[in-house]
Amino acid sequence: MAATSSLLRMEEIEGKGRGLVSLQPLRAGQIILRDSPVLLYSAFPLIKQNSSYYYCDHCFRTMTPLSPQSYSSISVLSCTSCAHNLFCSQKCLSTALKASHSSWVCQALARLRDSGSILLGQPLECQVQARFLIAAYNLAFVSPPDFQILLSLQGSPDAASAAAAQFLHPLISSVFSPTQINPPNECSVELTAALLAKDKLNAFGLMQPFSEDDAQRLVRAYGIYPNASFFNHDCLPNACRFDYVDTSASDDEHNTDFIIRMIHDVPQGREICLSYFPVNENYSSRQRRLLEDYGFNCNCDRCNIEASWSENDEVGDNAEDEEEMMDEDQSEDMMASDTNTNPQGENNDFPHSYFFLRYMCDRKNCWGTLAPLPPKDGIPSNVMECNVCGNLKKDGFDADGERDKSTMED
Ligand SMILES: C[S@@+](CC[C@H](N)C(=O)[O-])C[C@H]1O[C@@H](n2cnc3c(N)ncnc32)[C@H](O)[C@@H]1O
Repeated sequence: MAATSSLLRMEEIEGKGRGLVSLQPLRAGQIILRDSPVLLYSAFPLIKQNSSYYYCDHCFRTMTPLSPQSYSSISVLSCTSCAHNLFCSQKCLSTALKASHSSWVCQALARLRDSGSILLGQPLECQVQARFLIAAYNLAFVSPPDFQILLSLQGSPDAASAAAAQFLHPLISSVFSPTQINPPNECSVELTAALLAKDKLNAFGLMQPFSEDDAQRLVRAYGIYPNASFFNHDCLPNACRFDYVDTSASDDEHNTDFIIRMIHDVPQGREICLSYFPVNENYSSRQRRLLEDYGFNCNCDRCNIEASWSENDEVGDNAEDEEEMMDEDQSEDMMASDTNTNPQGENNDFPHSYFFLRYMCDRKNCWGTLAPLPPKDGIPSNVMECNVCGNLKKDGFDADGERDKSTMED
């Protein structure tokens, strides 16, 4: 974590394991981490179905036009041995052939795709786990230090990863061959289960491009980001992640890097947390996801308040429900009390009303989080960027956290 060592320190946080804490006051919009993946793998089935999106199998940039018939009209290159992996440039192809799409990976995936393979009849989740295991065991071969980083992340096998390993391990180990790969760690069902557990708790999803017409945006790829993996979850996060997979220059090898930016100011010594999913989800859905996917019961301030609400009181999965719950005067009153007491609303019964109004994107089907653009020459920006749709808009609140009437709609 060299790049951030003056900003963040890793600490043991009671009940959460390791976490990251601010070493100095951090400003809204400040970039506190840039991270590159040690491992990336596709979120698609082993045999890709027709899709409206095609991605480079190395950098995961969207490739258009969006149909296989039109490949010849754009610079799409395919692996020299298989027609299944496509690349957006010669640079991506040659880099992939040396690492993520080594000849062993190519042959292993081909064998898993064989028509006789029982994997093809399995649900998408299982096929994607197989992709992850191939990528992880390949990492052990092509970059042993990165494989050790993966092993050092949080996660021990639970019943689900142990069961998945029992099923997948024989398939994965059947595609090993001493001449093709010689993993430094002995490949075992226990190691396979441990890898699946690390992946489950730590993988970040790179999402498909945003569209207002698509309420169910899918993941295009998953990545293991070794430094960002130490951020714990909070249902009212103080930082959020921005990626720019499709917007960087076409041969930019860092297009799968992401940054973590502060949503609002925090003092020194504060734990910096992300939300592991969009903040609009209601209490029961958040608790279920956090338990099933990450193995913990969330005890954050927002959950502690919402735990005492009856089901009828629960904020729905969108901001309209939130606004429907409060008539306009009530909403204004709460904002006034939030802003009078604490711009982050931390001591208020409805800390999230302030958060939703200021920091949640209101574009249809977005549910992204807004953070200011990075400060320039120490001057904070009043332009907010959405980390999902990329929309830029003027902050509707002033520096003291008071609502800026000039930006309010009638
Ligand atoms: C991506 S890791 C975060 C770093 C992790 N704490 C560590 O020690 O490496 C995710 C895991 O951290 C723990 N965690 C994250 N947020 C938490 C929270 N709010 N409360 C309790 N545990 C949490 C859970 O075990 C979760 O599965």
